[in-house]
Amino acid sequence: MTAPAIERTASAVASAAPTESAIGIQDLTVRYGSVTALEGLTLEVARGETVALLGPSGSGKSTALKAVAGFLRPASGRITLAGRDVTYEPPNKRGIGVVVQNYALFPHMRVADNVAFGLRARRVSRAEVGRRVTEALDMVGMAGYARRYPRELSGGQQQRVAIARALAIRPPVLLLDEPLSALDATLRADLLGELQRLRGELPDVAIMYVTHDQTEALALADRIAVMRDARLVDLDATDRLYRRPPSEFTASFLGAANLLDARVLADCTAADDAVRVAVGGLTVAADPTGAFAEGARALLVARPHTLAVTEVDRADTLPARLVATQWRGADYRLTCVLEGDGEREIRIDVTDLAAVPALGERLGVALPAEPCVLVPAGAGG
Ligand SMILES: Nc1ncnc2c1ncn2[C@@H]1O[C@H](COP(=O)(O)OP(=O)(O)OP(=O)(O)O)[C@@H](O)[C@H]1O
Repeated sequence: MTAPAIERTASAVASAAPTESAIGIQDLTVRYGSVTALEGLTLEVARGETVALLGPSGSGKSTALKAVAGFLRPASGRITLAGRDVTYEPPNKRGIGVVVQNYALFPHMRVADNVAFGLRARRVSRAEVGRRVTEALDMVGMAGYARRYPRELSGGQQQRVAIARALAIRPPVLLLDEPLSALDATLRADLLGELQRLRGELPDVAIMYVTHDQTEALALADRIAVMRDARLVDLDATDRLYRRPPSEFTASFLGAANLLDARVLADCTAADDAVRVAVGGLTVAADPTGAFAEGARALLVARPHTLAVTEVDRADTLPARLVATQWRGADYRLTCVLEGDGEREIRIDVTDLAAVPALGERLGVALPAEPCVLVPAGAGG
């Protein structure tokens, strides 16, 4: 993909590690029988911060969220909310707002009663319930729907009601588990915009947002925790993780990335050291994410929109052959095969086809002027 399609809202916590922890997860392990669904997760979410748990299906994201919500009991580890240990507290004692993928509204209750449910369970006075229901429905743009039943609403509207229900108790912590994934693309984009707006209206709420959709994570999260095979693999501020992914897995999972085989030409002892690498027949500067030994195999990360097409056989470009062109509305995605070892497939995004040869023809691929990020090879992808 190109740069995130949806601009992130200004957020209370831009990139720093949390100072005041609203959610604390320490060394949390969860098992379903013999399946370890989550292994040794340690993560904090600050007041006012949004952390996205991003990862492929089955990586343990929902399990982490369910453990924080109190829906399942961990095998080991600790969960705190504002410093209070809640590891073995039942869900209704935790004061958390939870929104899941498929709305989970009570079908026999009108919208207002669905939203009031948590408040009544907490024995909030009638007048206050009325005020809070109106406030919560207002927040999600559903004020006019209080008397409808869930079946009389679209999927997007039902999900708004589910969000209102979670917000009605004014929780300090909001857990969202794939809240947009049951919706079609247009509704998903609409509701993503709504969630960005809501984030601005809830400056103190800590949000944990489970998704496998990088667009949602990039748009909403201050920090992203990348999950894989029951483990947290990378955690950083959203923009830094996108710009300088520390691993092959995160580079390819968070935004489209070309991974070009590179050989390190001289020892580099720390991240931020300048290092030169050989890529194809070229020698280029790279931006390493850690230490690399001379001669090590590594991968250069190049986003498709940072590569350019040039005439073939220019000395500073990689020779390739065009194998496919896909129009994507705003740009064209070219698929090319690099000549030489491995014949690696790479993607290049261009806005016009003037300089692009016909399918099957050769072309030159120019790397960006800025050094590309260098990650260790072989850590999976
Ligand atoms: N109730 C269950 N019983 C047994 N195994 C389960 C159960 N729920 C989840 N698992 C397993 O635990 C692992 C983690 O599942 P989890 O739902 O947390 O993943 P996820 O990253 O949220 O995936 P998805 O994006 O598909 O929801 C998977 O291997 C899954 O098959």
